[in-house]
Amino acid sequence: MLPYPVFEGYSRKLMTLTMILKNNEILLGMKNRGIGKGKWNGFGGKVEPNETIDDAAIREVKEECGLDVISIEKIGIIEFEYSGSKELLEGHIYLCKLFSGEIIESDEMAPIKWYKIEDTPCDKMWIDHKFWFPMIQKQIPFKAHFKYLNDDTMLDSTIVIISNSMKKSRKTFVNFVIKKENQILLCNKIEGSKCLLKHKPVRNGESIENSAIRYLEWNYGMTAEQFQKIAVVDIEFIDDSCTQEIYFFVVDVTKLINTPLIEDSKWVNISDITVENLWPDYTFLSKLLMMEPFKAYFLINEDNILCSKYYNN
Ligand SMILES: COc1nc(N)nc2c1ncn2[C@H]1C[C@H](O)[C@@H](COP(=O)(O)OP(=O)(O)OP(=O)(O)O)O1
Repeated sequence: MLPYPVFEGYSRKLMTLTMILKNNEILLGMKNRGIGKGKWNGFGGKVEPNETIDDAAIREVKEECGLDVISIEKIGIIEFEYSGSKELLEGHIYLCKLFSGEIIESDEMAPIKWYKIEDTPCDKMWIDHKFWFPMIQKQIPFKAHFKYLNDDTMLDSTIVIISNSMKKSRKTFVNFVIKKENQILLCNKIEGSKCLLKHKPVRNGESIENSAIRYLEWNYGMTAEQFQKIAVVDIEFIDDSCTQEIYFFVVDVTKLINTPLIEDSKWVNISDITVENLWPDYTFLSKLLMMEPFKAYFLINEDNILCSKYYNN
C-alpha cells in the first residue's frame, strides 16, 4: 500500500537543498532573505534554466557557504505544497560528506554554524526537517510531500521509502482490541506508553480469518461471531528489511462469563486512556472502537513515527 498523493494540474518549481554532514555534526546557515527567512537550513536554491539539478546543488553550496563539493548524493525528493496554491516546490535533497575549502558566510546565509546533530535547532527550522532528517542520517532514499498552510503551520505530511520497499520482506500479523463495556485490554509496551496487545504471527498459507480464529477460539474460547475485522495497517521500519502488515480485529467479550487474561495486559477504562501515551495515537484506537473500517500506514524510525496516514476502506 503506497500512501503517496497524486498531483494533477500543478506546476513545479525545482529546488535543491543540500545537507552537509561531518562526523556527528550538521552545517546549517541562517537564511536572511527570500523563502525561509529567519530559519536555519541546509544550502540550496532554485535550479536555473539549462542547468542539471546536481549542478544546481553544487553551485548553491558554493554560493551560499563557500564550500566546494567533492561528492554529493541525492537522497530524497520533497514536494512542498502551500494550501491554495497550484504550484509545488519540488526540492531535491542531497547529502554531502566530502567537501573542501573554507566556510564563507554570504548575504543570503549568515551565520553559518556546525551543530551537533542532537543539538540541531529544530524549533528554528522548517517543521518538515525533523520528519525526513533520519532518512538523511541513515542514507535511506525517500520521497515526501508536506502541505503547509503558512510557513509555520503544516497541514499534512507523507513520507515513503522509495528504493528498498520492493526488496523488503513482509510479515503478516493479527492483533485484537479486546473490549468489555467501557474497558479494553492494554499491554504496557514501555514504561508510561500503552499499546494494544502483541501482534500474533499469521502462519504460512493460513488465512487472516483462520489465524484470528486460531488465537481467539483456541486460547480464549471465543466464537467467530464475537470478533470483527476492522483495519489493516502497514508498518515500515526504516532500519529493518521487513515490513509488517497487521490485521486488527475488535472482540467484544462483554457476554463472556470468564473474560480472558492475556500476557502482560490489564483492563483499562477507555476514559482513562490519555492521548499522549497511547501508541501509535488516539485516532487509531478511536477508529477501532467506533468499528470504523480503515487502512493505515506508519513509517517508524526507532521509537518515532515519521509518517502516519489513514484511509477509509
Ligand atoms: C516549505 O518548506 C521548506 N522546507 C525546507 N526544509 N526547505 C525549504 C522549504 N521551502 C524552501 N526550502 C529550501 C529550498 C531551497 O534550498 C531554499 C530556498 O531557496 P531560494 O528561494 O532562496 O533560492 P535561491 O535560488 O537561492 O534564491 P535567490 O533568488 O534569492 O538567490 O529553501
